[in-house]
Amino acid sequence: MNDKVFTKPIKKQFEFDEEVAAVFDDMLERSVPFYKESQKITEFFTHKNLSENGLVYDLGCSTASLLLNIHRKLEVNAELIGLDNSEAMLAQAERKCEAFGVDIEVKNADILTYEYKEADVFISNYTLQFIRPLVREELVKKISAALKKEGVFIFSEKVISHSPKLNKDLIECYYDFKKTQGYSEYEIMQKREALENVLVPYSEDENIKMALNSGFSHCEVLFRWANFATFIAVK
Ligand SMILES: C[S@@+](CC[C@H](N)C(=O)[O-])C[C@H]1O[C@@H](n2cnc3c(N)ncnc32)[C@H](O)[C@@H]1O
Ligand SMILES: O=C(O)C(=O)C[C@]1(C(=O)O)C=C[C@@H](O)C=C1
Repeated sequence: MNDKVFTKPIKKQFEFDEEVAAVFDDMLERSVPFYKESQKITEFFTHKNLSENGLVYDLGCSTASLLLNIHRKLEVNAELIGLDNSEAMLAQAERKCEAFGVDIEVKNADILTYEYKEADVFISNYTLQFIRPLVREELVKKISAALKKEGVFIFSEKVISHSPKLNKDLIECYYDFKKTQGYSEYEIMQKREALENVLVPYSEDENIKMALNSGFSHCEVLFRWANFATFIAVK
């Protein structure tokens, strides 16, 4: 289904509710520059770091698109667990897993309080930015603590620049991208307002510092387009 969520006047802040979940795959493909590429690179580094009988968590798995792709190319026996706290997203995820006849566990859970088992890989694409800054680093510490030695955390985020001029231009560049994806100026501005104080992005440096502060020995960018980046952190 096509994303038309912001064609009408908004009445509330952005939420991962039924209206958003119903069009979410289209929304992401049209709102995240090189979304498919960032998925592919996430899949590649997941497979590289997954051992026999290993475990992968996808935090904020939404409709399970990424886990389904990972499952398709699995070469080892592994457990895939997706966590999300939106019932509407999980309903879409379950529908897709069932349609593909795939055994992926998707659970309704708060990623901040969930008790993680030891895992090879953690993924969290475009989700940390929705976690309150006050507790974001705590979550990354929890992830690092649950990873095996040399395990990896792959995460993607919208990023800001601390150079005011560059930041303004990055935002303009991104809005140009959204226009090429068929979003009107009105939809872009409505969504911008709805995301205010809900999506709180860090800079590339702040994300790397957060990972290094949280028990990771190394963190770098795997892919970046203007204000969107995919990171890998190694325990
Ligand atoms: C932008 S979406 C993630 C997109 C998805 N990872 C992808 O690449 O297609 C963010 C997701 O995180 C979920 N989420 C936000 N806060 C959460 C929390 N505290 N616990 C669990 N899920 C959360 C939302 O419900 C939403 O589905
Ligand atoms: O459309 C925007 O303005 C966005 O910031 C894109 C973005 C994201 O970065 O996560 C915001 C919310 C939706 O979950 C999908 C994509």
